Amino acid sequence: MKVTVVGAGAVGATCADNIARKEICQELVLLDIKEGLAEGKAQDMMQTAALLGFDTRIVGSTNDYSKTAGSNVVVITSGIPRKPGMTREELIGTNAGIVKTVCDNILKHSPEAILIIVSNPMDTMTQLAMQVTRLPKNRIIGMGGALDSARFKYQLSQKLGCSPADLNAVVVGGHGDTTMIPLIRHATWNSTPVTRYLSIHEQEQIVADTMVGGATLTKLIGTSAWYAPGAATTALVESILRDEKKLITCSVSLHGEYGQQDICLGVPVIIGKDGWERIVDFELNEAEQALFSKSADAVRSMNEVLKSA
Ligand SMILES: NC(=O)C1=CN([C@@H]2O[C@H](COP(=O)(O)OP(=O)(O)OC[C@H]3O[C@@H](n4cnc5c(N)ncnc54)[C@H](O)[C@@H]3O)[C@@H](O)[C@H]2O)C=CC1
Ligand SMILES: O=C([O-])CC(=O)C(=O)O
Repeated sequence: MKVTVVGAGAVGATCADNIARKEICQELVLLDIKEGLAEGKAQDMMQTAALLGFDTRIVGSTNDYSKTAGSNVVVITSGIPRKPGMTREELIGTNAGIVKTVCDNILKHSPEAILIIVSNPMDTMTQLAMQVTRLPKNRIIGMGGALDSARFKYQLSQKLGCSPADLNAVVVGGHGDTTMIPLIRHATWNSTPVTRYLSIHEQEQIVADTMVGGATLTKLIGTSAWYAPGAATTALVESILRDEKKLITCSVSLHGEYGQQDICLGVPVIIGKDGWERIVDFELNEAEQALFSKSADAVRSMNEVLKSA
């Protein structure tokens, strides 16, 4: 198996590092437009192999897409991150052009690849990837819900004083500060509803903190996060390459599911060797469905920009 990660910045390099350590593919190509960056990081990671004990072959490339040929999975992280005070949506002007160029180049050399879109604003970039590649919808996966759900579990675990691994908790909707929907009514701690252990105020605080999880880290760090984004992306790659059929929230093209048409938005999907294999219906109640529709409206209005792309 072969994986390419485009963008050797914070998220791309972290993702590549995780993938290499897990030995979920034989070859990993890291590509960046910045001269020498990907080669340097690839070499640095390869020099951890003797210490960490992995055999993944990591290759760096400065914009030479021939090295990515025959990739089974391609992760796209190229693009600018936000600075404190910015929204993800403000990145669209720069990142749309980058994601479009990258998709064109990738497909020339890996026509069978499954694409994972990370660059922000992620739901709109996923829609753009659908538009420019015209690939079957199951092969285009936007990464956001995996990360947001992990952050939701973190917030819950802090309040409950429990292990995040004992929690089931899912965030659906857009990957934006105001568009994501942490489904607290559905969240469980070893099969018991978390709402049983939390006051309404605590529940509201956890939901609010989850929604601004990315913005909070951006304010602290000065640029956006990479450890959890890299790990969440790796979980998707792993579920594809090992055909794990994990249930992970991803931004995928909806055609009637959750009441939406022709939009990429975060819903729970089964991830396996064919990409996202089916959408799971969580049976939202009226209030949750209203939030989902509102989230879709916001993402749809952002997608208007793509009409001129
Ligand atoms: N979907 C999600 O959950 C998350 C998305 N992100 C997004 O991921 C993107 C990357 O974030 P970071 O890695 O922190 O940024 P970064 O600035 O550290 O890395 C981005 C890399 O992309 C490269 N690049 C730019 N144009 C390129 C092109 N045409 N071809 C190849 N490489 C190119 C840059 O040279 C740079 O090395 C941002 O848009 C950020 O908002 C970040 C975290 C989570
Ligand atoms: O916050 C950002 O801009 C990056 C991102 O999408 C995240 O960490 O969730």
